[in-house]
Amino acid sequence: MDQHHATSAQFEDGDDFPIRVDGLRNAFGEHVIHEDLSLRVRRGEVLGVVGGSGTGKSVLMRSIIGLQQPAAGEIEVLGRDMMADGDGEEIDIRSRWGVLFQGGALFSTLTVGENVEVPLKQFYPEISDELRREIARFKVRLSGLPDEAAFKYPSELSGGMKKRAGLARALALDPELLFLDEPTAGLDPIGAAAFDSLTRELKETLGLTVFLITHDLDTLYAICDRVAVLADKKVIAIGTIPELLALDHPWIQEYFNGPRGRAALAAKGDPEVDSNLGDTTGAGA
Ligand SMILES: Nc1ncnc2c1ncn2[C@@H]1O[C@H](COP(=O)(O)OP(=O)(O)OP(=O)(O)O)[C@@H](O)[C@H]1O
Repeated sequence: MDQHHATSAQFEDGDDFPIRVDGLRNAFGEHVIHEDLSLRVRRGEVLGVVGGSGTGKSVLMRSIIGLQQPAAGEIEVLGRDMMADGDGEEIDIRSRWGVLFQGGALFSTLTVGENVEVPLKQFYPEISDELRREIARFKVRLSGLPDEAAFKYPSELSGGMKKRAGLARALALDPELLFLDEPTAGLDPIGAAAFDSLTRELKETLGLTVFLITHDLDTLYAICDRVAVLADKKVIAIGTIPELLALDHPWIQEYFNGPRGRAALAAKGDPEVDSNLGDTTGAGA
């Protein structure tokens, strides 16, 4: 399969794409981060986003959720044109996604429960204090934290618990889309695997579409339906891991066929990927 083939698979007619990006350009002064970048995220998938450090994964996520004003391009999220001038509707759309930023971005002076209450207060001020607290407690539990974690401050939590607390806040408004920026960074392998399982389980039970930036190969193999590769200022390929492995791109081959990629594959033990890898090892690198 050539590169174009894998990339074009995202533009099938009739698919439902809650996130569409076309011709995106981002630059900071002379420093061009994205040029003519296009991407489609399918409803209900976990899309892993990978790329070398500084390739603009976080800037892409920030552009999609309206925290970064692109220089050019089109971005549509849940049918809304994110490049259009503000008309108040953008406030509504922000309640339909949840974001887990790198490091969790929790308010340190609020307890976990109070952190989860923040978006509820912001978007549904009419909810009673009691109901809001109850919803927050439910989200804390949904994120795999014990009930008492709701009363703790972020500084009292381990790294893994902080991530779960950030996840609880991201889920506060029952979002359709979940954005995760390196959710397993800094976690030990057991904690990372547990977080991956939780993400997959939540995606399946809540019907979420997940945009997941990661450097974690285990996460890619464990929970991603497709993977988008950022390089050369664009998404150079998108597809399942076997589809990507069939491409002859040096970065992709190095990434998936390097020692870490092979270890992650061995840990996953996926016969489909195994056989594909066998086909491409000699030809690819
Ligand atoms: N607000 C900003 N002002 C200037 N430059 C920025 C800004 N935000 C990001 N950049 C630059 O844009 C580039 C892409 O940054 P980004 O954080 O998106 O990379 P990334 O792919 O997420 O990297 P990493 O994997 O290391 O987290 C980097 O060179 C970064 O320095």
